[in-house]
Amino acid sequence: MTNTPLTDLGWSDTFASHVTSEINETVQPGRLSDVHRDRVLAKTAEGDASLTLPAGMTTGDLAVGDWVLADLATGQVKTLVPRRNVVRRKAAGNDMRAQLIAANVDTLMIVTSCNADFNPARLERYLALAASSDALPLVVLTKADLADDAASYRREVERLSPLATALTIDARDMSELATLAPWLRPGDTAALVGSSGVGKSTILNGLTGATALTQGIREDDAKGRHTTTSRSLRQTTCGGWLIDTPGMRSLPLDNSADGIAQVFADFDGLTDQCKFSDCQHLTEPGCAIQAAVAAGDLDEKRFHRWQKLQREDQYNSETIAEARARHKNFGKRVKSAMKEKRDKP
Ligand SMILES: Nc1nc2c(ncn2[C@@H]2O[C@H](COP(=O)(O)OP(=O)(O)OP(=O)(O)O)[C@@H](O)[C@H]2O)c(=O)[nH]1
Ligand SMILES: [Zn+2]
Repeated sequence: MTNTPLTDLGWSDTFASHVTSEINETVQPGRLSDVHRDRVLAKTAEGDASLTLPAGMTTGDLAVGDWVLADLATGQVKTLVPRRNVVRRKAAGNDMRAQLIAANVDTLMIVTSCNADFNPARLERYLALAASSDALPLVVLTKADLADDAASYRREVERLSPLATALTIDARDMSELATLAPWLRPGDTAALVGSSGVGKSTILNGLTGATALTQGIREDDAKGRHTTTSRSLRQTTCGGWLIDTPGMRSLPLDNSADGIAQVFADFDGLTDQCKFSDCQHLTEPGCAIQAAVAAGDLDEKRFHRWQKLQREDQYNSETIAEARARHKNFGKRVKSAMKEKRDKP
């Protein structure tokens, strides 16, 4: 196995500045390529290392793409290097902990196909996720070879948001995959996200030239299809790094108000012109949004999706905050009940 210089792995002065004093001959930076249930795999300047975690740290605290300081003598993670960013999504139901998708990501490659998977509302979610994670969004439209007019999909994406850049490819064609190279220079990191079956693994395999290797992380799903079951960081033949993620059925957002605002940035100028500063853009007089919809300058469906996404984000963000408060209060009540018991013989 060839060793990769740290800068090619994405290491930078910013990461180094947090931990310089702790680095020595045995304590070295490592970038997590795989996060398993009880251990992680890291890429270091010395090669690949399988690491255990110190007391108090669980794999749920770590994401593929994270930098850690690893003690190579003991084979244990010492600390997590402060992240540049982390892509996360709200966990299912009332689970308070967010699910970490990938860390230290430059580009979020939002993969969707030029067919039934294409869904503006879902794309806006992914765009908001990218914006709130401070990652550059790139919409990769696969299965262009199966569409009558692939360019129309690209134009539709670019109409969705001033943030969106899109390109269309046949993911099975190496020369078309090469159009992704500018986002994958040495040291760059991109994460592939999108629904199951849109072509994420095809892209990963094509760009890493590792068809056989990735089969290991795939297993048959209930319908007998191969599907990706875990995340991993792999080097592409362009030098940059790709993080593959399992297909997502849903992407509930929370704490993404600023990301949503960026995706719908063109609405900001309008809402400023509403007569009332707390306008809900429903039936209020002097509402600039309603006026723009009536004049045909604003897509009403897009306006409704914007409102829905905002409501959902607000609801989810509040639920988590409330759940935290409830949890804290419950802890307090238990403690005082125990104390009462102890105090009263
Ligand atoms: N015609 C055509 N087929 C494609 C293209 N991209 C992917 N496919 C096919 O679509 C199927 C699903 O592709 P995958 O790469 O496994 O999809 P995935 O997004 O990794 O799916 P999960 O692992 O379940 O998340 C495979 O049979 C691919 O060969 C494309 O651009 N054109
Ligand atoms: Zn209004």
